[in-house]
Amino acid sequence: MAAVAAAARPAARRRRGLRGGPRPDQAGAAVSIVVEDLTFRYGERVTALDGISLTVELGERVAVIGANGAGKSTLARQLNGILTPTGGRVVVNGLDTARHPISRLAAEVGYVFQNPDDQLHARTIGAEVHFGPRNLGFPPARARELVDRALAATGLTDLVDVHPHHLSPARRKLVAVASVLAMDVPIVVLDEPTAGQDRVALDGLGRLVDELTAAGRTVLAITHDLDFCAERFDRVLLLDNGRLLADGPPLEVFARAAERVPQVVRLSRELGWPTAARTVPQFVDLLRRHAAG
Ligand SMILES: Nc1ncnc2c1ncn2[C@@H]1O[C@H](COP(=O)(O)OP(=O)(O)OP(=O)(O)O)[C@@H](O)[C@H]1O
Repeated sequence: MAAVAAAARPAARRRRGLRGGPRPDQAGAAVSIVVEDLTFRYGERVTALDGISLTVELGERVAVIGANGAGKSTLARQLNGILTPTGGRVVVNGLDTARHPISRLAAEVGYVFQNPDDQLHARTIGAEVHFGPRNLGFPPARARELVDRALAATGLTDLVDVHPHHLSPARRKLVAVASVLAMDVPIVVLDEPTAGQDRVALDGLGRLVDELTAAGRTVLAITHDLDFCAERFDRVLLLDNGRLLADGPPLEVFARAAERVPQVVRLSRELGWPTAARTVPQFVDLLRRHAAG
C-alpha cells in the first residue's frame, strides 16, 4: 500500500473524474483487462511469463492457479504497473500499463500483496484503511463511508485503533484487503487471500468476491486454495512455467491439472460420476441422488 497509495497523489485526479467505469478502448467498453502476448523477464535469465494472452470482462471473477514459480504473482504485478512487460502489452480499464505511472493505475487496480507486511505501514488499522481513499482524493464523508464499509466487510470494525502488527499474519492480510476495498477501484487483484485464514474469514472473503463482482468490479485472485477457487470462481487460469496452460471453467481446467484438484472433484472422479462436484454442497447433493438410484 505504501508504494501504491502514496503514489496515488495528486488527489485532484479523482476530482477531475479520471476514474470510474471502463473507458472505451480497442477491445470494447465492457473489457476490464487485456493481456496481449505478454512476456516478462527478470534480468537476462529468468523468463517468468512467456506469451500470455487473455481478456477479462468487467465484473468477471477469475482465479489464477499454478505451481510455485509458475508466474502467478508476476502476472498480477503487471496489472498495476509494479512490473511492466518485457514484450507484449497489458491494458487495464483502457490504460496501457507501460504508458501510465503507478499513481494513475492505482485508481483503477487495487492490489493486495501476497505478504501484507509489504503493504501495511500505518500505526492503526483505521489509519491504514483510510490512507488509500484519502490519497485518491475522495471527499472526507465518502472516504469515511468507504472505510467503514471495508472494515465491516472484513470483520475489522472493532479493531480500528489496533496496530496492524499486533494481529496475526492472516488478520493482517484482511487489513490489506480492507485497504484495497476502501479505494473503491474497478479491478481488485488478490494475491493469496485465503492463506492461513480460518473458516469464518474464508466465508467472509468468498462473500466479498461475490459482492464485488455483483457490484460490477472485476476480481482476479491468485490462489493455491483450490476449494476456494472451485467454490467462488467461474473462470480459472492455469499457469505453468510462465505459460497459460488452460483458461476456462474450474472443472475443465482441473482436468488439465490432474494432480491439483479439490478433494470433492477427486472423490467424484474416484466414484466414477459422469459430472464432478465443485463444492461440498454439490457433492452431498450428487451423493444423495446417486444413493437414491
Ligand atoms: N524478483 C525476482 N527476481 C528474479 N526472479 C524472480 C523474481 N521474482 C520471481 N522470480 C522468478 O520468476 C518466476 C515466477 O515467479 P512468481 O513469483 O511470479 O511465481 P508464482 O507462481 O507467483 O509462485 P508462488 O506460488 O511461489 O508465489 C520464478 O522462477 C521465480 O523464481
